[in-house]
Amino acid sequence: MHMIRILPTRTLHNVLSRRAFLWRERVAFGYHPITPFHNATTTMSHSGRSASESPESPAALAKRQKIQSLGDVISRKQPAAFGTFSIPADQWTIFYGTKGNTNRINLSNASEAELQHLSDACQPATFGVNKEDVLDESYRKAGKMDVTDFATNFDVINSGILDVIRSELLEGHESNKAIKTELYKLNVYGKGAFFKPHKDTPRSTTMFGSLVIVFPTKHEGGALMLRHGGSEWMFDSAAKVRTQVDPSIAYIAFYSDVEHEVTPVTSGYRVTLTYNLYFATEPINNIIPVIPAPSSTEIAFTTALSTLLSDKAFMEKGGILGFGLQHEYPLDPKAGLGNLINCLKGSDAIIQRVCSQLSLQTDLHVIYEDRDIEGKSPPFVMAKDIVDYSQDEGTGMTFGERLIDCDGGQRVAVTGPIADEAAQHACTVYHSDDDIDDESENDDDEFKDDYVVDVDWVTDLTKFTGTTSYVAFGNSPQMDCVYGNVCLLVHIGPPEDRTRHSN
Ligand SMILES: O=C(O)CCC(=O)C(=O)O
Ligand SMILES: [Fe+2]
Repeated sequence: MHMIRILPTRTLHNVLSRRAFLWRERVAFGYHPITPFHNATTTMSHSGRSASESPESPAALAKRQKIQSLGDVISRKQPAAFGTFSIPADQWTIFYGTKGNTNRINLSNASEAELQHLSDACQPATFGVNKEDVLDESYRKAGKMDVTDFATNFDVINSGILDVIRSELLEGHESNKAIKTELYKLNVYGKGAFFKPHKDTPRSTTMFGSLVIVFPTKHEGGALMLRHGGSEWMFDSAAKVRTQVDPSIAYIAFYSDVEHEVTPVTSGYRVTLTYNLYFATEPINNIIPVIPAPSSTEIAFTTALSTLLSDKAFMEKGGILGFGLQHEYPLDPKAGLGNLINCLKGSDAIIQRVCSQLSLQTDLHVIYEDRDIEGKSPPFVMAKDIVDYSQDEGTGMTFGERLIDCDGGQRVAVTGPIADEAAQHACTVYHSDDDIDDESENDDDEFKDDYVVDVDWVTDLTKFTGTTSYVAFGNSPQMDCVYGNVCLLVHIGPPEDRTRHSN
C-alpha cells in the first residue's frame, strides 16, 4: 500500500520545471501541427554519419544507403485506436459509494446534480513520481474512485472495442493476440480539471496499453493529447460524443508508454473509466482464428528486407542489423527480458515478426551508456538482459567493466543523436562503421581494449537503458517494472546462407 505523498512545492517545482524545459526543447524540434486526431506518419531510418567521421569508401556508402532504404519503409503509425460505440441501455449504470451509503447514476442521461454527487463521492486523484503517490493539483486535478468503491455493468469484453484495438492498434498479424483488460479507475474531471503529460505506469511486463472510456455527459474541453516520436495527436472525446445521434461512449486505446495529457475541462463533467490492457498468455475463446491481412508497413518491410537478403553484394560476410525500437517496454530487473520478444508493440512487433518469418535469428538486447571509461572504447555496453547492481556492495569495478566481465556484456558502437550526445560526455570520439573490422587500423587505436561488436543500425536507439533511478511521471507509483529501451538485433548470414530467406 503506497502512502500519498505531497511533495514540498519547491521539490516538485524543480522537477516540473526541468520537465517543462524538456518539453520546450522538444517543441523547438517542431511538432506536427495539431489537427483533430491527425494521422502523422514518419519514417524511422537511422541518422547516418556525422560530419566528423572519416570519408566513406564507395562500398561502405552503398551499404549504408541500402540499410537506410530498409529503415525508410518502417513507418510510425499513430499509437492509438479511437472512436465511438453506442452501448445497450442496461450498461449505462454506475453503482458507487461506501457501505451504508450507496448510489447509482445512469450516465446516458445524468442530471447536473447527479454528476455533482458522483464527483463529490470521488477522492482527489494522485499520480506517481517514481515509487511515490503524489497529490499535486498543479499537475493533476481530477476526482478518482477505486474499483473497490464502484461497479459498472458496462461490458468492455463484449463491447466490440477489443476487436477494434486488435485490428487498429495491434494490426496485422498481431491482431490475433488475446487481450486481457483490467478495470483501473473511475475518474471525474469537473470544470478546470486536467492531467499534465505522463506515461501510464507499467503494471507488469505484459501490459501494453491503456483504454479510456468517456461517457456522454455534457462537458467541453478535456481532450486527450498524445505525443510520440516528435508527432502529436489530439482526441476531442467531448466533441465526438456530442455529435452522436444515440447516446454513445467515446473510447481511445493507446500504447501506455506514449506520453499523454488531458487538457482542462472548460465546462460540465467528464466521466471516464480507465482500463489497463495486457497481452493475455492464454488464448481467449471468442477470437475466431483468421489469417489477418498484413499491414502496409509489414508488406513494405518484407519486400525491402527480402531484396537486401537476395543482394549478394550486401553484407558479403554476413553481420548484424540493429533496430532501436520505437516503444519503451516494462522491464522488471527480477524477471529480466523474459517473454518481451512476444510483447512488442506497433512497428517494433512488425520488424520482429518479418525477420522471424524470413528465418532470421533475432534477439533483444539492452544498451547501457558507460560513462566511466577513462579510456578509448565506445562508451556503450550491450547486454542480453537487464542488470540491477543497485543493491550490491561496491566491486571496485566500473559499471561497464562489471557488465563485461561478470554479465557477458560487450562493447558496441551506436549511431544517432543519443550517441553523439554521449560521445561528448565520454572522453573519446569513436567511429561505428567499417573502421572497426579493419584490424590494421586498430593496432594502436581506441578499440583495442575490449572486443567491439559490429552492428549496422537500421533505426537509431532513442534512449539508453537507465542504470540509476530517474524521475518518472506515471498515473500511479512505480511497480516492479519501469519503462526501458531495448534494441532488436538481427543476424544476417553470408549470401550463400540466405537464399532461402529471400524467397
Ligand atoms: O482521461 C483520459 O483521457 C486519460 C486519463 C489518464 O491519462 C490516466 O488516468 O492515466
Ligand atoms: Fe494516463
